[in-house]
Order: sequence, then structure tokens, then C-alpha cells
Amino acid sequence: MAASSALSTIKVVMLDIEGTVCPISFVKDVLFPYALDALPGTLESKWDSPEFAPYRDAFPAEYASSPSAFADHVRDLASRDVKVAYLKSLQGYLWETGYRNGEIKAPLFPDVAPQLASWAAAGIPVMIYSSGSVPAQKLLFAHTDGRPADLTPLITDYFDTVNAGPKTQAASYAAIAARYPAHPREGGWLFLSDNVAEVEAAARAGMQSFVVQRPGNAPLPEGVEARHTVTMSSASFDRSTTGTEVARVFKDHIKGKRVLITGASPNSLGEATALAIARSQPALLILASRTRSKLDAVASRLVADGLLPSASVRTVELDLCSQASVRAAAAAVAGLTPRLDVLINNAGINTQHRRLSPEGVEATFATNHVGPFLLTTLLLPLLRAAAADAAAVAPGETRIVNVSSDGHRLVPMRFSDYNLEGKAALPDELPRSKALPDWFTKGGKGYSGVLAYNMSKTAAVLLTVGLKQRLRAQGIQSFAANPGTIRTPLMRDIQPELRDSIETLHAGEWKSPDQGCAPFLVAAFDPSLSGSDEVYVQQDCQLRRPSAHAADVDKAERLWVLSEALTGAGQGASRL
Ligand SMILES: CSCCC(=O)C(=O)COP(=O)(O)O
Ligand SMILES: [Mg+2]
Repeated sequence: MAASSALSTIKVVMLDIEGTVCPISFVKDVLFPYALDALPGTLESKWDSPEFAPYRDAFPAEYASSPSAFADHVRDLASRDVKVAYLKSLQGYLWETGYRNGEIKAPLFPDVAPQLASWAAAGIPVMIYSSGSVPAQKLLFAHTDGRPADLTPLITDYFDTVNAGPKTQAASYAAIAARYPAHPREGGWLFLSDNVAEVEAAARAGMQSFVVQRPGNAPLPEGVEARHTVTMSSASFDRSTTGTEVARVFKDHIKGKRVLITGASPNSLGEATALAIARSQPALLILASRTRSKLDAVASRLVADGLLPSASVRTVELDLCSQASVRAAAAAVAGLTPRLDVLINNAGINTQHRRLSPEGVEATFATNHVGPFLLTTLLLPLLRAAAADAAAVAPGETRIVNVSSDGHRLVPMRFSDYNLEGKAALPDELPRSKALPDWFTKGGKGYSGVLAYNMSKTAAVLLTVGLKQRLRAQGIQSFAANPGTIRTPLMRDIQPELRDSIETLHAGEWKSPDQGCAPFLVAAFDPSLSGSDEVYVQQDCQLRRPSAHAADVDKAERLWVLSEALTGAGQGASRL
């Protein structure tokens, strides 16, 4: 398990089932119908049997009086998803045959089995607390679609509403914890659930508790993100998790893939990303960067460290500030591989000096947005080829990752002055905080490098929104990812005031490059994100909403049109 300041105190993990470890659709579309189908035959053959009597007699008397009243009541409760104990107990009984004869297998989210194993290996007991009955819980974990299928050896204890009480009451969590006095409740227990009321009850009982937002779950109520960490990726990932750890968890989803990483120079996030991925046997790692000698240094390190055979590492010179260079690099990539599974748009600049690209675009916007836009659209045929190959087995595992920053929250896209020539910005394009100093909002000589940088990081999120809109239905997923604060060569030319501010505001928050690239690896390889509507992976490897100005579909469209106009590329993609 990844250690972190908060989660490193965890001594016990407790998990909900439906919407947390397996899709809600498995319960609603497989388990419930199975029980309803099995019910008439069971009532006919077992109504008066001693085996069935406890299930029958647990129902209120008016429904236990006849098989037809009983069946009507079961159907009504199931249709309303009423989580009453006597129904849950009956369902567990009816599912047993299906599990035992192989008709039912529980489809766990792909991170669940590796995570259970890693908690077990770390000596952390894992317990289950579900509205489903304890026998039903045991059946589910004994018959999963994983290998091994039986995960019950990894689970220490099971709780339901009968042996622990209602899941929305704090007293139930206190009662569970009281059974394990060796593990203090305050901070020592972690409870994960898709249900906000359950999470709040566990938190009231002193547990650390988070909402898990999985594909297929209902949208969370407004404001939930502010109150809880919302997670869709592996719950144990946090801001201290390294890319190497993420790659280990998702190694089966890296193996055999063809990956392009831009900005792969020594000591950079691009290099850290390449090192993390290389250990999991990608079929091809293409490194792109401005400087030949730096590219060669990273490529040699991958081979010399024995991480990859030289045939699996290729390099391409790429200066994202120059559209001619981007076009040449895209052609070179197409010459290396007919398909690309993952594109990581990592390269970027952060400079205090205003200059223009060869095409006359402000260099930070050109390098951090226009170049990646052009590269991505030129590589779409390769990405589409990969998605077509993966369509049947792994839709959504073809990925585009755009590196962003939480700085995007401060600066909307300035369409009225994207070249940052000092024109008056429209009111909704002004920086989002009134407390920002002049060096941030105006900069020296009318140009603020930090404003330019953060605006380009808003553009990275808007580009992600535009790509997702166009490509998701084709099996290509797009995410923006925020690495956090890392000392890399990116910082060498930043405004001095920004340097001082980062040193003060982020003291103690520095991540290593390996930690910084962890969100990129989640965005690129976490299979549980394949169907996700979300666009932003936060520095703690979990999904969060980006700022409204960066998630706005109309603004994403406007940026797409502007980017097409600046490059002459991408028109085809908007119709696909
Ligand atoms: C124990 S498997 C069946 C799941 C079920 O019936 C159910 O109600 C699950 O609710 P949860 O508390 O796990 O969300
Ligand atoms: Mg649930």
C-alpha cells in the first residue's frame, strides 16, 4: 500500500460492495434478476421445507402467509431496491446455486484484487460492510472473475445490517470497531463506499472515510467533493504514491502497449514517466524531446538499466513551439509504429520572458497547447488504429494524457488576448482570485510568465474536454493530469517572485519526479477510468472536477476552433 501522511495511520480497511468493489449494474442487472428468476421454482419446491422456513418466517406475517403474497412482496422490494435484511438474506440464499454452478461470477473493478492482496501483504486486515447479507458477501468474494477467483482468504471479517446495524448510523461503525479493540477507531480505520450518507456516518464514528465514484455510479450530489476525497482510482493511491508503484499495480495494462512521452529529458517528469512504464514491458516507448543529446541520455539509461531492450525504445526530436517540428515528429512517429496506445503530452515550458513561436504565437501557449494540439490531431490515425484493435477487449484503454496543473484554477482561457499582447481581458477571462499580486496578473513589461503558464494549463484541460467529446465513443479516452510541485528543469527560467512564492507556499509539499508522474500513470493505465466521464486526475492520483472555466464544453469548442485556425489541423477530427 502506498504510504501517506493520512493513510499511513490506517490499521484496518473496511469496504462497501455495490458501487465500490463491483459495478452497480452487476447487482441490478445480474444478481437481482437471477434471484427473481429462481424464486417461483424455489417457492414451489421448498415453501414448507425446514431449509426454507427461516427465510420465509423472517418476512412480515402478511407476506409469509402464502407463496404468491411472498413473491409479490419480493418483486416489489427488489424493484425499489429496498435494502431490508429479510430480503437480503433471501437473495443470498437464492444466489447460492448460481455462484456454485458458475452461472454467476462477480466482476470486481480491476484494481480491487491487487489492492486486497497488497493490503494483506502489508498486514492490514480488510473487512466488508455491505447491505447484502454476510452469506451473500462471502459467496461474492469466493466467486469473482479474477485469478484466483476466490478472494476470501484476503478478507478478515464481514458485516451486514443484521450483525452491525444500519450503514447510515455512526453507532454501527462504532460497534464494528469495538469488536477490534486492538485497532483504535480514531484515524485507524478506513471505510470506503459509494454512498455519501454511509461515508458521513463512518466519519462521525471517527473513521477515515471517502466516497468512491466508480463508472456506472450515479453523479455525486453538489458539494460532495469539497467534503470528502472522491476517488475512482485505487483507493490507496495518494500524493505520496510513486509512478513506479502505480505502474506495478497496472502492469498488465502497460504490457505490450505503445506509448509516446513528450518532454523526456534527464531529471524531468518525462524521464520519470518513462522509467516507471519501462519496468512493465511496453512493446514500444517513444521518447520525444527538443534536444538530441538529452533524448539519447534518457534512452541509454532505460537500456543500460536493463529496463527495456533497445529495440523497444525509440527517440524523436520534437520542438512543440515549432509547428514544422511537430509535423516532422508526427511523421517520424508514424514511421516507427502503425498504432499508438497512449500519448502523454508532458512537455511544456514556464518562462518569464515573452517570445513568439515561428508562427507568431506566444511561446508558452504555442509550446504548452498549440503544439500538443497539433501533435495529437496528427497522431489520431495511430490512436484510432490502437483503439480499433482494443475495441472488443479493452475499450477506453487507448488514452491521451495532457499534463496540466492546479494553477489552471486561477486563470481562465483568455480568448480575447491568447497571445498575451497586453490587450484588456474580458471580465470572465480575468484571473479568478482578487488576492493575486501584480507580478502574477500583469508581470514585468506587461507580460506575466506565470499567467501565461497557468492559462496554458487551463487550455490543457479544455483540450482534454474537446478530445473526450470527439473521441470517447471511438474508444479513446482523454484525461488531464496534475503532477503537483516538483523540482524539475521546468523551473529554471520562471519569474523570481513565482520561485519565492512556490518555496513559501509549497514548503514541505515537494514531490519527487517519480511521485510527480504517478497521476500521469493513473490517467494513462488505470482500467477503472476506461468509461469515465471525468477529465482531471489530481496530484493525489484521484479524480476531481477541474474549475468550471476549464470544464466548459463551449469554451473547449472555442479553443478547438482557435487551435484549428492556428495550425490548420484537426478539422477531420471534429467530424469523427
Ligand atoms: C453482498 S452482494 C449483494 C449486494 C447487495 O444486495 C446490496 O444491497 C449491496 O449494497 P452495498 O451496501 O454493498 O452497497
Ligand atoms: Mg454501495
